[in-house]
Amino acid sequence: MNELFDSVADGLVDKSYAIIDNFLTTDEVAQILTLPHFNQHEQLFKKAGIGKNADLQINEAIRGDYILWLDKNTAPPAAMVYLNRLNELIQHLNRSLFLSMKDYEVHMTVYPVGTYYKRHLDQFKKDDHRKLSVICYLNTNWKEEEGGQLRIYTDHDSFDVLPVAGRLVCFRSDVLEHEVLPATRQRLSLTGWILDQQIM
Ligand SMILES: O=C(O)CCC(=O)C(=O)O
Ligand SMILES: [Fe+2]
Repeated sequence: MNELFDSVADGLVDKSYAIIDNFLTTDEVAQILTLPHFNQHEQLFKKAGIGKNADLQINEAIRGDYILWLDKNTAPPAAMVYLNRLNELIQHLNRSLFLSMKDYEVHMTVYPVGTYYKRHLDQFKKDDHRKLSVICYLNTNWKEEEGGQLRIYTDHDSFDVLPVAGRLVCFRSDVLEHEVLPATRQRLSLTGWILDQQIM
């Protein structure tokens, strides 16, 4: 695992992003997929919004995903495996890059067929505590032609990341604009942020 954590650190230093395969093993992904949550997302998940607190808006023209926040105290064991790994990653980044990240927040995410998230930056205008975006994909046998790529915009260019199971994408929330392209298949992930402040 330490090697994977090192590659996240190296990627962040070199390019402000890292793409790491097998952050979750096939088996760990399978355990998460057996949770009732994803299977009952129509009852349990909420339509994701844009902005925060009083500024929160629902706008399907911008994003069409459904989310369920994970609570660190009550998350089921299969999800806890991921939260603990994220916590280890944070400790590793703090040590190796001299960061002082304090906390993280994660939601389970479903993009129904045809939905997307238009180009955006993850940091809020009035709240800059989200420092790193971390997304882990849960889609077994995802194929290029099914779409659903995460498109990341760099200074002069852009590139696409396929949302394949076990893959972690980590990038600086304040600098990298990105978007989620529509897919022909339901797209599942764990979406989170590493924060420089403890959540109340
Ligand atoms: O699922 C992804 O690939 C990215 C999601 C995203 O950009 C977000 O939730 O802010
Ligand atoms: Fe985002």
